[in-house]
Amino acid sequence: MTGQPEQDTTPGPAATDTAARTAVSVRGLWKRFGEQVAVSGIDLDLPAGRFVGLVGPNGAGKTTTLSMITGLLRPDSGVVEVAGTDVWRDPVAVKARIGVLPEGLRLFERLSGRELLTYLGRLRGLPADEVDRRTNQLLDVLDLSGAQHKLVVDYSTGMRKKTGLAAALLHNPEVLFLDEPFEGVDPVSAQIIRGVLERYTASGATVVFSSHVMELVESLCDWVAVMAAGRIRAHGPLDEVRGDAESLQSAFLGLVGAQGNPAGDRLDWLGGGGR
Ligand SMILES: Nc1ncnc2c1ncn2[C@@H]1O[C@H](COP(=O)(O)OP(=O)(O)OP(=O)(O)O)[C@@H](O)[C@H]1O
Repeated sequence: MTGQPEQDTTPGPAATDTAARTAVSVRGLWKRFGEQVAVSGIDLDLPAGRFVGLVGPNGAGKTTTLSMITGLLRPDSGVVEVAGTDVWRDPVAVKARIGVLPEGLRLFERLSGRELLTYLGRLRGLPADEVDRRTNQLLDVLDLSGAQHKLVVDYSTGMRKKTGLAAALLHNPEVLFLDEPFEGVDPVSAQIIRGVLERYTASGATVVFSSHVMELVESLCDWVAVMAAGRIRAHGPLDEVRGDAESLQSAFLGLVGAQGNPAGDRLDWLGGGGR
């Protein structure tokens, strides 16, 4: 690892409050795609039992980071531990303890929602009757029972998200990673997903999710990490990351150095009915 720039990190006091369990620990994580540095040697500790939001502008490196944390993308260097186990030394053990809803989720399109969950539950090593019990409950709670025999290929975006979430929860993981879980989801389904996740974290489990929607992160998360240009700009309890700013949105804009890129006169042809 060469040319490692110094990390511009503002750790919140939660970083020192490590008496609490740590769900995810990241040290010196790097990923380059050719010349493009996607993740620039980040360090991060995410506390267990919390609702953690990973926010950042487009191209900040959120998906790349989550993919490396969940064992989907091999880092160039660095160490990731989830629930105390090294992800890249023992990926099978870690994958048994986590649930993942990745970006661009691929599902088996020619199975029905019910068949898909049954298949994945069995693949996770759960007994058939337990898979049945959990599948029934998840389909019911996520309002998918009516569509359970429809093929996944015919599901709407929101139904696919909810099915992906059910698949990620089926084996009752300790830590759940969700890449943009609310994207393309209607408000009613979002409320349902929210309820499921709140119940899940209340039992001591951890949710880590990425989002662009600051209001959502502000209302759901008690812990936030802000990422920009491959680095962690701030992380800690929501109140501390927000600081004196009036909202997480304003704090975010300040942290990522994006006080807007006003169009000004540059789009002088736009509007006014001319061609
Ligand atoms: N497979 C890849 N090949 C080349 N470059 C990539 C690849 N994956 C990501 N990148 C680049 O790495 C950077 C970080 O991308 P990443 O998808 O992690 O950002 P993100 O924060 O998830 O963005 P968004 O919010 O738009 O989803 C971007 O510049 C992107 O173009």
